[in-house]
Amino acid sequence: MGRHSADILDRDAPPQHAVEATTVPAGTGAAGDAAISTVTDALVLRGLTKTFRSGPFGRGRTHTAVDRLDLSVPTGSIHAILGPNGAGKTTTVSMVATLLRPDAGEILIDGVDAVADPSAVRGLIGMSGQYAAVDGNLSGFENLRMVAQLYGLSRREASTRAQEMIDELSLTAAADRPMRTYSGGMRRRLDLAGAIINRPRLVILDEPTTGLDPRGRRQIWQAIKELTLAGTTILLTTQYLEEADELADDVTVVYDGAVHARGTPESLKRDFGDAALTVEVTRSAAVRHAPDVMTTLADIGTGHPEQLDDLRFRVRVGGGTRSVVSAVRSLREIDVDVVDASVTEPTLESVFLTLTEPVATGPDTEGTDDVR
Ligand SMILES: Nc1ncnc2c1ncn2[C@@H]1O[C@H](COP(=O)(O)OP(=O)(O)OP(=O)(O)O)[C@@H](O)[C@H]1O
Repeated sequence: MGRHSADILDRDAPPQHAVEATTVPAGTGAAGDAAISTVTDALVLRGLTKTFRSGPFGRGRTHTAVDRLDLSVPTGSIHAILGPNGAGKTTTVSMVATLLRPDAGEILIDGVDAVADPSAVRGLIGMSGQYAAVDGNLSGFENLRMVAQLYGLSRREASTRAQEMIDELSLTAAADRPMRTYSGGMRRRLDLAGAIINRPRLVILDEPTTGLDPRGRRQIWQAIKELTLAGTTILLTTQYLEEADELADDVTVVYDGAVHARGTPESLKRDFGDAALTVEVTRSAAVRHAPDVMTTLADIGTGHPEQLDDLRFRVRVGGGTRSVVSAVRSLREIDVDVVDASVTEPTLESVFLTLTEPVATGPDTEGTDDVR
């Protein structure tokens, strides 16, 4: 699978960070990628657009939830869509799952046109969130057997398939218990089992681990990784940056319905995630020179410095150890003794915050339902 640098797209009204970063004109980055995609891509989105109208009878103002989104996901890879609340993630995956009709654009799943022929692709996709609550009084096994029968398997085939799923998702010990007695993590695994029971080519996971404890989350991660070993492609939305970091081959950061940046977690961190420099100074220096320390760090860093406590100051920096050396040297020149200085590596979280800050608190649009 091709690894590439993070791209940031120059949209019509780019947020502040898009202007500062290396830009790729719209239509040559993501759209270009999509244009050269072949059928080796399990999923291709081209110019995907969805506009909602709010207010009674849909007569209110319009809101473009997904705006000309381009995306291609190579077969067998995991692609994460990240974005702040209201960025358009669920709307996007709902369109891919054929639950919502796009206003414009193309969705190709294994080369099949999902907009023109939704029923033709439904057998190719599985989506989480649909199966966990089929019937709480039935056992996990019985629930899965029922789902398999709904996919057209005979009772015998469905039993075999349900048992395979139970074993694969580590639910063997609880297989015969009523599902209402399952923990949140077990329900989520059962739901995942339901999403993959028909061996879909593309599995869509909308926030698959939200609300799970760390152990439950790790179990789901493991199950997701195993799926890709079998060649399944995963499209994932998540609010957990560490989840994207742990799982995703590629990440698309969406912002106000449009692709704002994309790349591997590593390339995004390298290109958009500033490291943080923390310096600790002596107490006398802190008392006498705190404003000068802030000014010096502002010169060295790439953001606004902050004072963490009486003695420690922090600022975002571009260059790793070089910034430590220049901080110590510059502070010494103004008679500030540094007790400790260190640089922490960028995280995907810092990338996310940097890229989505301007809209993180934007208003949401309430409105009409448009689910098929
Ligand atoms: N049925 C609908 N009618 C009107 N507006 C909608 C509808 N569904 C979504 N929206 C709006 O479209 C925008 C995108 O919503 P969406 O749920 O796709 O975002 P999201 O990125 O999944 O957010 P979250 O992380 O909060 O789930 C939001 O402004 C939302 O209010």
